[in-house]
Amino acid sequence: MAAAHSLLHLAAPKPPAPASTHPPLGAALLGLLPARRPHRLVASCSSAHPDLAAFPNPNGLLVAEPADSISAEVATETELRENGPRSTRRTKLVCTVGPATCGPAELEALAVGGMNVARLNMCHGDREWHQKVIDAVRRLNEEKGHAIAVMMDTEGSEIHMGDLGGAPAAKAEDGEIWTFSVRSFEAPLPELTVHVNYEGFAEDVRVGDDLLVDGGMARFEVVEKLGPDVKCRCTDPGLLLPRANLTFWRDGSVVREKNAMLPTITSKDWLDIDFGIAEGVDFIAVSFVKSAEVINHLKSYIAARSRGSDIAVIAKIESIDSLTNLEEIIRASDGAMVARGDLGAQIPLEQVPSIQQKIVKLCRQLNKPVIVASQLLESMIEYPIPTRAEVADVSEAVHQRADALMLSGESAMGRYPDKALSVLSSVSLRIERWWREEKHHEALELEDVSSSFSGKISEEICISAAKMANKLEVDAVFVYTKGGHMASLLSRCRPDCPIFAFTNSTSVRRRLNLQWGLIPFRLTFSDDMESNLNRTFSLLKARGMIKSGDLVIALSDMLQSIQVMNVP
Ligand SMILES: Nc1ncnc2c1ncn2[C@@H]1O[C@H](COP(=O)(O)OP(=O)(O)OP(=O)(O)O)[C@@H](O)[C@H]1O
Ligand SMILES: CC(=O)C(=O)O
Ligand SMILES: [K+]
Ligand SMILES: [Mg+2]
Repeated sequence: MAAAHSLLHLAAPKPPAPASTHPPLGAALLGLLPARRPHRLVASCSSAHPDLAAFPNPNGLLVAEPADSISAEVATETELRENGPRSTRRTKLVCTVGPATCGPAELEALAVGGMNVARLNMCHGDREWHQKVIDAVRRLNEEKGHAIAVMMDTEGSEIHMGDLGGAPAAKAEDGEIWTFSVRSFEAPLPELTVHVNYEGFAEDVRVGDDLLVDGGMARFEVVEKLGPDVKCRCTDPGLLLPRANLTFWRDGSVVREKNAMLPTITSKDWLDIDFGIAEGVDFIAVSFVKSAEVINHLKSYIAARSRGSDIAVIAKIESIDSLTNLEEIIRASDGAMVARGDLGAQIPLEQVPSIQQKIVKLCRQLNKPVIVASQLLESMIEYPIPTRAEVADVSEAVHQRADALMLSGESAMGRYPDKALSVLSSVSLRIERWWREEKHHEALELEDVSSSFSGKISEEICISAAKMANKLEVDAVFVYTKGGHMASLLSRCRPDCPIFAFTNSTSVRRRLNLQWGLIPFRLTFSDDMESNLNRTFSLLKARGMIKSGDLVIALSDMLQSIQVMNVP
């Protein structure tokens, strides 16, 4: 029996506008409605296998589905059934797919291990390769009941070396004189020579500058400039990998001369982006963002080209310029990534942790999902267990309540992709639980993010609902959301219990996969909350994802209300 403990209701006359817009605010009134009568269960459960419930099309557009069905991600469904809502993992996991994980079996192992988002790095592989991976992810979603989102990560145009004429690596020894040249060479390259992709390189560097490969994997000192060639002496021996990143340093900081003018999105990137739009990827992560302008430009480009489906744009924070314009970049984007790999090559390493913390906090304030990326478990490229320091690093990111953690080389080309994913998963679970047990509710005061009054109401409702959820120790917060905004406002509050986000769009559902604490479900729902709740309870109960007596708080972005009830 449904016992509606209370119904705090912010009601308004039914708006004439589509249900996704908020009611006219002048008319909003706050009232306490009488307790509801017990629900009569009107929805019967679908006997369909979870697979049959989902009919996503490549663009994520809404397609007809059986009236009484709900699509839940199969790995999460198992977790819910076995351990209950409160022990589900809240931190989301992104895996870079590469040669080690592009096969169907390897990809499925990541899906089963809890990968929420598959990342494709456009620096590597050709479009045909990426196409195959996208198809494989789609198949897992359609045939195996997963809901993995796809993130395309652009190449961008920072300074890097060429591909070493096909050699897998080259060793630079102490004292050797190497030539870094902007000339193009026919393979094989002359000895001790590397090509540099940036035309202005020889002009910008000065004798005495330090040249760092991959942020310090090898180091050189510029000794002589000869037209297009720059002669450098190796001062820290190391391995040069194809296309390794190059930075040059003068008086303790990275030099940015004309390279500051390199385009953030190159012509190759635009072709990749067209490909991503055509494939209906869920996220585009933009490398080496320098300003909000490029994000706005890309967003209007996407809006003009991808009718119906919505691709979220993630700003990668990995350059000095992105730090200078941090807030406006994050405001313009749909999320951010702390790309510590390149960031650590552009600023002194000891500054990376505080900057990570600052970005995570800022994203939370601005209600944008944030991913902490690079070298989280670097040693697991080679070894089956992480170092203690790596576990501490992962713990810290979880502790900061970042939305997501990302694997790079560990899953792209490492020897133990599944083990690395399972370390991220188990460390997240442990730290999240510890945080809840110790009742470390942060004193973090969330600033207003909404500019409209209606938005402010949604925000306050979410903040109140999250507080109530913590105090009453509810099992889950349910949110019925068309575009996902109300779900993300709830996620921002980082409540103790998971947030079941019901949406009728497959693309919104996949996008919500990146956000902390959200368990996205695809469900066709109406404006009638009572019937939505009855149906949901019945469908989830039939699949063992909730049980009678569970305490639930329900919200919706159509009706700005908070309801507290036991599952009948
Ligand atoms: N699609 C791919 N094909 C081949 N190798 C890949 C692919 N994706 C990743 N890798 C390998 O995995 C490594 C780590 O992946 P990651 O995406 O972090 O690349 P990166 O070049 O280090 O980072 P970024 O370009 O994002 O700064 C790469 O250096 C590359 O060797
Ligand atoms: C992920 C990425 O691009 C970096 O860490 O540099
Ligand atoms: K990239
Ligand atoms: Mg990078």
